[in-house]
Amino acid sequence: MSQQHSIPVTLVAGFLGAGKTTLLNHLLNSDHGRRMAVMVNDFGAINIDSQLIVSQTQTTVSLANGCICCTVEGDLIAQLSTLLADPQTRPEHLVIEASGVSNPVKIANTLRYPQFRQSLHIDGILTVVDAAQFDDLDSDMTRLATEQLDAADIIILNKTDLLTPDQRTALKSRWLYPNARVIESEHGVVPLALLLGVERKTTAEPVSPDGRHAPALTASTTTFETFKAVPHQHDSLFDTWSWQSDIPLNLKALRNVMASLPAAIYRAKGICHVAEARDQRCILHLVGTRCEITPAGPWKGATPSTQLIMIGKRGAIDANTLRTLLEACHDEVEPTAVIN
Ligand SMILES: Nc1nc2c(ncn2[C@@H]2O[C@H](COP(=O)(O)OP(=O)(O)OP(=O)(O)O)[C@@H](O)[C@H]2O)c(=O)[nH]1
Repeated sequence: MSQQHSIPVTLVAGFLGAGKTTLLNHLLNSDHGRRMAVMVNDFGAINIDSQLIVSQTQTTVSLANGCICCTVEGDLIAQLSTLLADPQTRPEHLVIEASGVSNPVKIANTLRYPQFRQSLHIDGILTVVDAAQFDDLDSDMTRLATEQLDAADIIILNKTDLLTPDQRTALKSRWLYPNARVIESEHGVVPLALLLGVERKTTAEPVSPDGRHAPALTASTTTFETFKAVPHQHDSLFDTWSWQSDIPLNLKALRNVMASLPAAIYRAKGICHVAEARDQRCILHLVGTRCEITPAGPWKGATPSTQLIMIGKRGAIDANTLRTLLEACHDEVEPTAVIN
């Protein structure tokens, strides 16, 4: 197969909660006119990101329970091979959303393994930055976020709506990434022509795969949780914990729990079964100190349940305390208020 038939791959990277899935949703809902496939990677044990993708027109592959560039690299290789094998499902463009702890250079190296060299090429690496949070990261996190930036062809300076004009000017004056184009955005709204067709040039050599696989998570009945300290150079910095429950949660109590979390829990996200809106899936996002819990339409036949993951600095997640706090949000009483 010639290079001109190889599939362009867009890598979307960026620190936890920067706005990668938001950007991906914008991209997928734009008039791209291509048969798209997307791969989304959740560092936690539950596939949350694939549930947050609002477009249904593309093939979506989920890689959970580890970092795509390390612990689930073997899954990435297997899923890529499957995607490419069938001419019926073979996409015209592939977008890979890395987890917020991944280094896009390592993913790019995987795509250069001999088995993919003729069939895939990297179109561009887009690194999304939370403009409002970047300066609040501690030194380890800043190092990781900087690795992600160093790999970028395009830097999407997102969440600029959260900055004052002075903060915007100050931030922009410090952004000197000579090899990358910097584009400001709100809610990942960037013209499609700037995201696809980047056609990066690169000469990096591949590294060896380790082929390790992560175990699948089975469904819960009432509550279920997993706790994991992941052993590799990025995620040795992080712990992740997940929790599931079929019992509806009191919204106010849940908001209070989110507001009380230590700063070293950087990210929480999930689908919530909220007592005040039992017929609706509610999406929860916590990024730093900002928490959103918003209704996102009916359950469409799915059994209502809460699925939450949290990601924090190594040692910051106290599973017993979190479990106790969340179980105290269980609400069996019929609702008296309505979510808005
Ligand atoms: N105010 C504001 N919020 C945003 C913007 N873009 C995204 N968000 C919010 O930021 C939160 C995280 O967005 P995601 O797109 O899920 O971030 P992500 O990078 O995919 O997160 P991870 O995959 O967990 O690392 C959500 O609550 C979004 O609604 C923006 O431009 N402005």
